[in-house]
Amino acid sequence: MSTRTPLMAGNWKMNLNHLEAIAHVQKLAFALADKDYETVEVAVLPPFTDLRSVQTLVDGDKLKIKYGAQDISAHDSGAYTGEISGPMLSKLKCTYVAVGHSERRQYHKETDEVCNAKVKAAFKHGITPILCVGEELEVREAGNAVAHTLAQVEGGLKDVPAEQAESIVIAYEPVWAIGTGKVCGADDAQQVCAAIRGKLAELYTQELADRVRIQYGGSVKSGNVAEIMAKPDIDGALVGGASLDTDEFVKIVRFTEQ
Ligand SMILES: O=C(CO)COP(=O)(O)O
Repeated sequence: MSTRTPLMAGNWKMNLNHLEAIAHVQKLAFALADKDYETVEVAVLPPFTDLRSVQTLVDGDKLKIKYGAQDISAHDSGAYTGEISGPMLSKLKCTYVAVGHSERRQYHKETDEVCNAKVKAAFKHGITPILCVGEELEVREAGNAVAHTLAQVEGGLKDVPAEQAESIVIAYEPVWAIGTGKVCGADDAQQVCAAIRGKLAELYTQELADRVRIQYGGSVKSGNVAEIMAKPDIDGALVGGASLDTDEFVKIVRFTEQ
């Protein structure tokens, strides 16, 4: 296990309305009331429509759970129907925002250039981007998983200064392991995450690379999280389906207690 504070984050995707969000976060906070949040950071990424409710709850009850959005516009304001901007998210005190999730790359054709603009928009408004990267099955089978993923890291960080890059979170999410129940072997995940750290050292410095948190995402469950988190270059998990089940997510967050 690494010395960086693990970030265990739940990406709810397009699930849970704002009332369900309130119930879910309350239950989570209650179940984690004794947790030392200095040793593990817990975050949820609800849909946009839930964020105000989650913010009110977290602020009102001084919860230690952090929250963020699943996407951000590259633009600050203007004629961009349906988009949500950095100023809007920072007004809601979002700590994090996912950028370039594979579902955005796949269904909304987000390129590395778009992801790069979104990473910059997040930093501009004081929100920490969780840059999602990872290869499709064909790419892995062709032996190009590492090269493909590193190109996404480099593209997402183009012209991002070190003062900002040092606080980015990178989520390695092999596309073939998302929502499929096929978890990437812990050794394979470690190999790519170590390569990502190597790329950060090449783009910036080793010191900076050593500070950045790299999460693994893709079919993380309570039964496999400990093995994944035991790897030296994996500093957290980005959890999809299993984060919707409060009890299961609590077990994932409590991975050190298993
Ligand atoms: O996409 C993911 C998190 O962002 C992973 O989803 P699953 O945990 O459902 O595989």
